[in-house]
Amino acid sequence: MKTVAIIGLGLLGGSVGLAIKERAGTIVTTGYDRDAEVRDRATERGLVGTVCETAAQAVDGADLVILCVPVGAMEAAAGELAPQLKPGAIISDVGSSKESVAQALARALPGHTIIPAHPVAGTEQSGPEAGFASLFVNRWCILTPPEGVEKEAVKALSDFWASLGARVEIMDASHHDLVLAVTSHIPHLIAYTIVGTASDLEEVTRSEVIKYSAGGFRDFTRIAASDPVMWRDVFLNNKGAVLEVLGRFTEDLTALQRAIRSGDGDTLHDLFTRTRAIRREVIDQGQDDERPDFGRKDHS
Ligand SMILES: NC(=O)C1=CN([C@@H]2O[C@H](COP(=O)(O)OP(=O)(O)OC[C@H]3O[C@@H](n4cnc5c(N)ncnc54)[C@H](O)[C@@H]3O)[C@@H](O)[C@H]2O)C=CC1
Ligand SMILES: O=C(O)C(=O)Cc1ccc(O)cc1
Repeated sequence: MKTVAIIGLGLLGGSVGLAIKERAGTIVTTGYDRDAEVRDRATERGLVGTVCETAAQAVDGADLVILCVPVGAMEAAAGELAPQLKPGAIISDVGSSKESVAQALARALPGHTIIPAHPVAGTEQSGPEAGFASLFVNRWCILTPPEGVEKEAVKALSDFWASLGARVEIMDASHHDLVLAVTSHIPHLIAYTIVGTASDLEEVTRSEVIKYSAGGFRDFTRIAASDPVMWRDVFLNNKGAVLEVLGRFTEDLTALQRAIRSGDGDTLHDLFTRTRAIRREVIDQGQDDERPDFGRKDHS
């Protein structure tokens, strides 16, 4: 991988550019964003070596093109690159959902080598100021190569993400979407809902909600501050898996409602005991941001 083009220079695109600069400095980077102000800030922050005025210029000669735009914008963004892609270039992305993105990229770039990917690393921030070089360190990056894609290309992309510090896993796109619906998409939906519910309560004022925020609610407000365009697109593009998990969640919530109403303490205690054990496993596996060696800057 000698040259990498990054399309979309927000949190993810900027972090990929900065991570390459810090950890894989021999790679030449170019970038493009459709927003001229983002391009200016990207130049000032040095997110990539050259910020180009068009997507076609950015991908000219690139070995790897990474689309770092909202999942609903992937097809249009990919369509702009088609005429200028180098033969044999690998096209990838960082989108939070994979099945619909894979279909969108295949429609926009028929006959090209497409390997969708999802670094499971991010924050509630967005835009060209938000990126940082250590975002991917010790974080999973899930590749969802379609059937028939060359093994060498998958290996090259896998090595690329490993060079940025990520741990790489290969997965089927539809399984990715189900897993991420559980671990990321539904938690975001719950956060958006509870913060919305709190702000809509008539008997409790908005200033009381802010003043008496306990830790749990504060954590929800961080997640509910995530980018509205990005998350709108995630829900619209992972509809099937999100609705399936949401159905299960709603049933479980109803069971808890029943337990509270009927004074069934055992049901509550059993669940809270099981979930406490899961938290311990998350920490033991190093997936907790609070651990001292994580090396991220504090975004909260
Ligand atoms: N924010 C997060 O924590 C994570 C986000 N992702 C995924 O990464 C992708 C990007 O997300 P962020 O970097 O957070 O968003 P962002 O909002 O920070 O950056 C997206 C950039 O894409 C640009 N853009 C939109 N349409 C474009 C087009 N057609 N051509 C060129 N540029 C275009 C926007 O102007 C914006 O600067 C999304 O698909 C998201 O699902 C993946 C992991 C974590
Ligand atoms: O900030 C958080 O808590 C996140 O969950 C970040 C995040 C957002 C979207 C992804 O696809 C992956 C990670």
